[in-house]
Amino acid sequence: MSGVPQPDAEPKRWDLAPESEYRFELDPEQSVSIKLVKGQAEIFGFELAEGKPYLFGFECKAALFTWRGCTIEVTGDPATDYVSDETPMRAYATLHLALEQMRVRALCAARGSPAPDARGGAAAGAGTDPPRVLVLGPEHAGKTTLCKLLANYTTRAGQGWAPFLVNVDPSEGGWAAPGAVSVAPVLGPIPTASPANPLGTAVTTAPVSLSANALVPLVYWYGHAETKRNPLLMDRLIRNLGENVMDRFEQDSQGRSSGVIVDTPSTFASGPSSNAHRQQLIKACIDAFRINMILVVGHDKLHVEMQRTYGSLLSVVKVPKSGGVVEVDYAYRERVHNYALHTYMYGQVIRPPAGITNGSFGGENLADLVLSPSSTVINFSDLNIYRIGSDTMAPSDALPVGAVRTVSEMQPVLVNPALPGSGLLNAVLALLAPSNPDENERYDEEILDLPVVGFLIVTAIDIPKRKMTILAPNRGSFIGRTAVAGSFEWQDQ
Ligand SMILES: Nc1ncnc2c1ncn2[C@@H]1O[C@H](COP(=O)(O)OP(=O)(O)OP(=O)(O)O)[C@@H](O)[C@H]1O
Repeated sequence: MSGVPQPDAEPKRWDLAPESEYRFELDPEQSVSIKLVKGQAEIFGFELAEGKPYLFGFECKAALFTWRGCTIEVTGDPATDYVSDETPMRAYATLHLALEQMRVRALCAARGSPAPDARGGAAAGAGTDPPRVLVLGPEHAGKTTLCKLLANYTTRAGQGWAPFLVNVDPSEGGWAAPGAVSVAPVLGPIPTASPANPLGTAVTTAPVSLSANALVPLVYWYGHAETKRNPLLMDRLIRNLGENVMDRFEQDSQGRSSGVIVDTPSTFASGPSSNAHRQQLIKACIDAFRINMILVVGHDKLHVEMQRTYGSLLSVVKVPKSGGVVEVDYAYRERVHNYALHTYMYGQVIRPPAGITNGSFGGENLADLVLSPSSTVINFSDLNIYRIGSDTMAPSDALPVGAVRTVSEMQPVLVNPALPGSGLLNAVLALLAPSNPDENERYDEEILDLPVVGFLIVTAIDIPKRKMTILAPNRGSFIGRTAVAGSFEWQDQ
């Protein structure tokens, strides 16, 4: 993080009573360090080690919660910070315990052993399905935070669980760039340190130095922030993610029993997108991940709607919203997209507050998280760049009556970088895995089903020489590769 030097800050001590939380919000260019001096503390389920300074930056907004009470030392001066003793953590912990019992029963059934119930006998009559949870809620309900907390508590249970965390919110991007949808098995608690990677760090962003708790996600590229822009494509990508998860479960009984947690965008819950799209995408998630529990965070009407639609098929549970969730605006989301792409290319670069020399970022050594991307000049013909559908895509039902779309929403259209209006300058491109080596297995829309192996940025286009400059996280040849552009752009500043 660059910017004006911060004045030397004296650490400030906070004594937190049991079951209270210290909430803080950072401004741009601010960073803080929090050290647990005494007691027990966690950030959205990620436990802090005593005596170790943890750094936070990039306008992070978060809360440090304690079950048993603690003393913390905060260095730096957050824009806002306060303590609250009103949290929904008991409800969240109860929910976690219920999911944990489902996991134990599922694993026992998979191994053919009797499942213990709370009283030590065999669980009579209880189902043996592991939890496959869909989290729904309006904007700023704390959906992502709840998903992370539930995943973190699961990994902390000491049973070797690795729940599959799914992110189908393309405006957030999960472990990849914004515009992506993804899934990863979570093996250890996910830290919260920057909104650039709210679900932890992926190995794809650190190809040379593997960070200790890095995740290996499977990523598909949607390319836009808004789900309403191309709901058909969203539907297909959700089903692709689901198919992969279910295939994996067939060979991995521990993973299968750990279950699935699906984080969704707020447009699934409300907002301007038409009801049909909303319902279609919720249904796609329920089918793809064989959802057996819907959690509705802080939205009575949606809870009733889900109860009516799905109540007879699966459990629909209302979950309280935390008063600490911060309402962020459009400009903040735009800045977070920039932070996410910068972090993808350059790693976690954060300047600790004055007086802190040994800070760690989510438990990782800062020096290990710095990356250096490479800039390569390539011929136009080296890389095949597509867009899915037309670039001025309006939903089919928004077209004038009688109008027919000339390019279908799902059609890959080759983009010619030589055309001045190609829109490729500064575009974020998703580099896809190679297509099927067997020509007979190929099909027209195969591009939609290929996972992403990395992201590239077009930083310059030279039309007379038919060359363009590509920024990529590491060196490599792009000859014959396929990439897909969306509506995200990024400029290295
Ligand atoms: N108890 C809390 N105290 C302080 N900040 C919090 C708390 N819970 C969540 N936050 C912060 O509030 C912001 C919004 O939370 P979150 O991203 O979980 O909401 P969401 O419902 O997923 O949002 P979206 O509308 O983007 O889908 C995040 O920056 C998160 O870290």
